[in-house]
Amino acid sequence: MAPVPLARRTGSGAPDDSTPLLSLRGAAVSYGERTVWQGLDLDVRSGEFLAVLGPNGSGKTSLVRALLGRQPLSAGTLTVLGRPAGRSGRHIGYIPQQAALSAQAMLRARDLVRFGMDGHRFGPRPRSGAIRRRVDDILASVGASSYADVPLGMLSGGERQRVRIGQALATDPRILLCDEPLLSLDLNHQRAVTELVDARRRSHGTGVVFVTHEINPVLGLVDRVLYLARGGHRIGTPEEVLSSESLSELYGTQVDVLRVRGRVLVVGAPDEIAPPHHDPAHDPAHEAAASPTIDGVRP
Ligand SMILES: Nc1ncnc2c1ncn2[C@@H]1O[C@H](COP(=O)(O)OP(=O)(O)OP(=O)(O)O)[C@@H](O)[C@H]1O
Repeated sequence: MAPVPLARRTGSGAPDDSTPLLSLRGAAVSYGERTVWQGLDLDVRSGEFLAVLGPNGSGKTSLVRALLGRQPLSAGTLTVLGRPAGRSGRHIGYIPQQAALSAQAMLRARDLVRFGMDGHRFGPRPRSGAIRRRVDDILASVGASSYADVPLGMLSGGERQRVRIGQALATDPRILLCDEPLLSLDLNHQRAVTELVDARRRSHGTGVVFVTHEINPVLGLVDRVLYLARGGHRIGTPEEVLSSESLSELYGTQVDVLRVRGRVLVVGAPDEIAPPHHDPAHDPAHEAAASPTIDGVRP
């Protein structure tokens, strides 16, 4: 696919482009009586980098599941490339959290990328030589060629995450949905993963939805932030959303946002309170979540 330049930016930091890749209108997710978030109006445009932040239990994973078509909205609409969303399809490349490997440990890196291609394929299969070349190209694009034939169980967390990015890119998606892809990676691997995602959006105009507890590794890349907390949300540029005023209003209590040496520190943000009847064992992805802070400091 020919490189697409980054969309022009408006004064608000959002790209100036026509059809949104993703569009939520009046969207809500509820589990039984409990509404996790509601009234969400959000467009993600070509080349945009949207960071999704919020404490544990604020509904980030629920948003990811909704965008993937695995969680029905309880209100509102979701369109992908202007059409009502079905089960996500090939337009959304999904990069998961580091997960337990058990079922995949014996697969080679190239098998995972190949599965990424096959997972959405309904028509006639391309010839195996063509598939192999495509898998090789993808692995090269994420810097994983040298371990293409190594079982995943023998790779480091950072190497595996490169392969998962390759798997997510296998369908040449218009949107990359990244669910805490930096968890348990060291700083060098965090940088490598964010650079790969950023390179893809710059070369192809891919929209990025990047769920993270930790804004600082991606702060320089982010166009807009969606911050979920306490059933409410804020959307805007990092400067607009990550301010003491905006977060204090969202949390309903005094929260201080400090900027120190180019890093954002959030001080005093309360933990999200999960409903007492909820059993966290329902969802392994939820269990895998890390600390609820954004470089935060508890009161
Ligand atoms: N399938 C489910 N059934 C009932 N409640 C659920 C279900 N999935 C999530 N919840 C609840 O909905 C709320 C939001 O959960 P979600 O996993 O989306 O939050 P999160 O922001 O991703 O949290 P974390 O940062 O801990 O991963 C939580 O209170 C959670 O316990």
